[in-house]
Amino acid sequence: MNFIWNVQKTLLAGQRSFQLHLEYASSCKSVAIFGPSGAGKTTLIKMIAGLLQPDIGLIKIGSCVFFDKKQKINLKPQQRNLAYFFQSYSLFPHLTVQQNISFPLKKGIFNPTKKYNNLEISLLLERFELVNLAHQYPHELSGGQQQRVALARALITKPKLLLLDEPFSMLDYQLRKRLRSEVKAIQQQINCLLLIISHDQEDVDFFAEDVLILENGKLKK
Ligand SMILES: Nc1ncnc2c1ncn2[C@@H]1O[C@H](COP(=O)(O)OP(=O)(O)OP(=O)(O)O)[C@@H](O)[C@H]1O
Repeated sequence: MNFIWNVQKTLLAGQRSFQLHLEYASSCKSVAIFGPSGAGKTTLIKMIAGLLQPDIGLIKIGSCVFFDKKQKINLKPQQRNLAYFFQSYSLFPHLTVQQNISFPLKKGIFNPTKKYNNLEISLLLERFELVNLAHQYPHELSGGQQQRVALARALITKPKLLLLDEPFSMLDYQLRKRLRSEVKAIQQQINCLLLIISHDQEDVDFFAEDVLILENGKLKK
C-alpha cells in the first residue's frame, strides 16, 4: 500500500468543534482530495505533513510510518521526506527566484549565493518558465509567477511525497495546462507519491488515480 491512514482529530474554536475521522488505504500513486470549504482537506494534509498531530491513529506513506499513536511514533516534518506546497506559500523576500528555489539544498547557515547553479535548478527554471525571472525578487513577480517559484522550490529536494494544496489556482488556463504536465513529468521522473487538494475538476481528472471526497470531516465515498 502507498497510502494508509486512520486518523481522528477534534479541533476546537470557541464554542465550535470540528471532528475529523478518516480511514483510507490505497496502492495508487496519485490521489486527489476533493470537497467543500471546511470539509477538512487541509487538516488532513497538515497531519500527513507533520504540522498537526492526530489525536489518535496511524499514518503510513510508502514504507514509512509517519505517525502511530500506539507505538509512540511521530516523525518530525523534516524526517518525512516530503514537500508541501500550500495556498499561502511564502517565498523569502530577500532572495532571488533562483536562490529561493535552491534554498532547500543549502547546507549550513548561509543563504545560497546568487551564483549558485546546478543542473537541477536550471531544469526547474526552464520547466516552470522562470528562466528570464531567475534574478528577480519575489516583490517583482506576479502571483502566478510566485506560485511557480514555490512549486519549483517544493520539487528541488526530490521528495518521496508531494503534497499540493491548490497548486495552480493563480495561473491562467493555458499555463495551468502546461504546468500540470510538467509536475506530472517530474513526479514520474523522481518517482514520488502525490496528494493533491484542488477545487478544479481538470486537476483531479489529470492527476488522480483515486479521488477522496470529504464532507464535514468524513469520507463521502
Ligand atoms: N486551528 C484550528 N482551530 C480550530 N478549528 C480549526 C482550525 N483549523 C481549521 N479549523 C476548522 O476545521 C474545519 C476544517 O478546516 P480545513 O482547513 O481542514 O478545511 P478545508 O477543507 O481545507 O477548507 P478550504 O477548502 O476552505 O481550504 C473548518 O471548520 C475550520 O474552521
